[in-house]
Amino acid sequence: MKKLLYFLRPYKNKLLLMIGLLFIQVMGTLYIPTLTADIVNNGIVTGDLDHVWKTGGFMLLTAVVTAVFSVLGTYTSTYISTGMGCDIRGALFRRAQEFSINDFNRFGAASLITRSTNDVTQIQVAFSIIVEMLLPAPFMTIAGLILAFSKNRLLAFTILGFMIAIIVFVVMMGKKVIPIFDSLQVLLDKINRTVRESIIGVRVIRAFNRTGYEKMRTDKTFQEYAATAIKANKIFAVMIPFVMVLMNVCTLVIIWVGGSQVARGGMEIGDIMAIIEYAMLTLMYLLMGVAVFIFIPRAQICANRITEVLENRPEPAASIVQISEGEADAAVEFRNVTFRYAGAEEVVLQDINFTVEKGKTTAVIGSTGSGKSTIACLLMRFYDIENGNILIDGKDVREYPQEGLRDKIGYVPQKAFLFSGTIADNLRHGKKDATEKEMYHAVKTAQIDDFITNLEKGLESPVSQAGSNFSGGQKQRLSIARALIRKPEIFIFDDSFSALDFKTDARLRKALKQDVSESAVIIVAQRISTILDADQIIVLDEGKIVGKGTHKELLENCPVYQQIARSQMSEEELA
Ligand SMILES: Nc1ncnc2c1ncn2[C@@H]1O[C@H](COP(=O)(O)OP(=O)(O)OP(=O)(O)O)[C@@H](O)[C@H]1O
Repeated sequence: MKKLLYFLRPYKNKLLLMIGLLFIQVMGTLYIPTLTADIVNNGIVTGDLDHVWKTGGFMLLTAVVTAVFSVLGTYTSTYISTGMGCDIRGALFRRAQEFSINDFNRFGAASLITRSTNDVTQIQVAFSIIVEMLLPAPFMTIAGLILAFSKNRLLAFTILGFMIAIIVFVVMMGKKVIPIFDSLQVLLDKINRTVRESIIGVRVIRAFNRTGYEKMRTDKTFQEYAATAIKANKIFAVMIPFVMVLMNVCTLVIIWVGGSQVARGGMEIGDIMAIIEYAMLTLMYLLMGVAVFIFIPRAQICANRITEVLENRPEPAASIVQISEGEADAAVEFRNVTFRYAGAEEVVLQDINFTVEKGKTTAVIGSTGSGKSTIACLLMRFYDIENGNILIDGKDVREYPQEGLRDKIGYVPQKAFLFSGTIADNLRHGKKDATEKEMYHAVKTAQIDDFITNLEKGLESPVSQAGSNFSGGQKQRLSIARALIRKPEIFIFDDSFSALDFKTDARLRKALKQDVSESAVIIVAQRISTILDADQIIVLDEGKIVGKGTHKELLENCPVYQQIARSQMSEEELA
């Protein structure tokens, strides 16, 4: 929680102003019972109507001024808490942008969303509760007690006794409720994850008639959350009425003890009224102050979850990297690369060696799960390798600054992803100042120009969330156009032609040849027809290179390639 105090720094002056406003509000609130006692003792009891009017008017003025300061105080605290919430969310988003893919996997999308939304809201609520309930509590209770002591010591001791009883009771209840709040936050993550999955996977759920099962699964998660929340509320349901009973008993004792003192002439009647009000104020604020300690642990958990993200070390800084012996003049070189995913026992890639020349196309083929996409990810340094070097222009990727490295690469992912906005917005992800001419050129090469020109709004046509209003092939071609517009030094097409029909695939590759003639191109593919004319084909099998050469060479000397080729091509095509 302390670490989040940093976010209050810009609001230092407003914070001081708020404390000042709060102080005046507390003074005003405490002054009113003294005026009540004065009206009763010196106005009503003595029949001095003038005094009643004068003191009553002053009391009204005090109440109005207190109310105005209270409104101003609440406004200032809300201003600070919303501003702070906005700043924390911004910081979380910026930090998440620096995450490595491993970090994303570790935190999980659902948890990152909960942390940026609900957890920040909890911090904002905690801030408001602390300033509005906890800060005035010590002042209000101490000042209230002193004023009560100034009127009657015995009754003041009575109030003190009830104060201790309330503290003991609330602390006991708090011990029960805090662990429940702990689990509520974890369950919220679970709700987020389940709902997210059932929305994203809605087509699969319907296609497989799993709506009933999904409903049961989400219902179970909701019920778990509700049951836990009810458990916490049950404790509050007992706690609040019991404290009210304690407060009422306190009033009763004051009236009883004070009444007998008035009867004996040891006390004035107005003072009883003042003491009752002091008692209510002190006990109420004390209750609120203690209750805050129940909410603070929940905020503490949220604060820890937020700082965990904020303090997560960004991708490893460039380190001195030992480059093993060898020439380094290729655009891309994998040199003795071995890699395993975090926490995995088996290596995914083992001793991988190949180069990609500028102006040449290198294809990577292999059975599913053989490590093809992993090669693409490693080149962009989504993960760090265990052994070896990945060199771009002779320099290890770990020595490049993140942006500098990724500026060199135009990546088309296996799963085409579009952002909500317009087609042009999506193309501008590739190049932020792309002109209309550049955009049309890119979509033409990507073979999607006809489709776009037929749309009423052309490049300005809307794209729904994740590109859900486009077909798989259209999304793939738009992703290709987005990479092309960048004109990078290296292209990575990760199985990017799989959703295209053979004719479009062939046309696209022909058009591509001219656009990418200056770059080093890596094509990850499943279909042999896509890579027939590649300058070099790398054949992967269970994370190892088992063949390297042209289509013709591999057909002659690589059994794994022959097997793949036979499964996809006719004997005539192979001959
Ligand atoms: N994030 C990850 N964490 C752990 N293991 C992973 C991760 N991503 C992939 N793997 C594992 O690494 C291996 C290689 O995966 P990769 O995606 O590179 O295969 P691929 O050859 O591209 O497969 P496909 O052709 O089916 O796309 C697989 O066995 C996969 O289970």
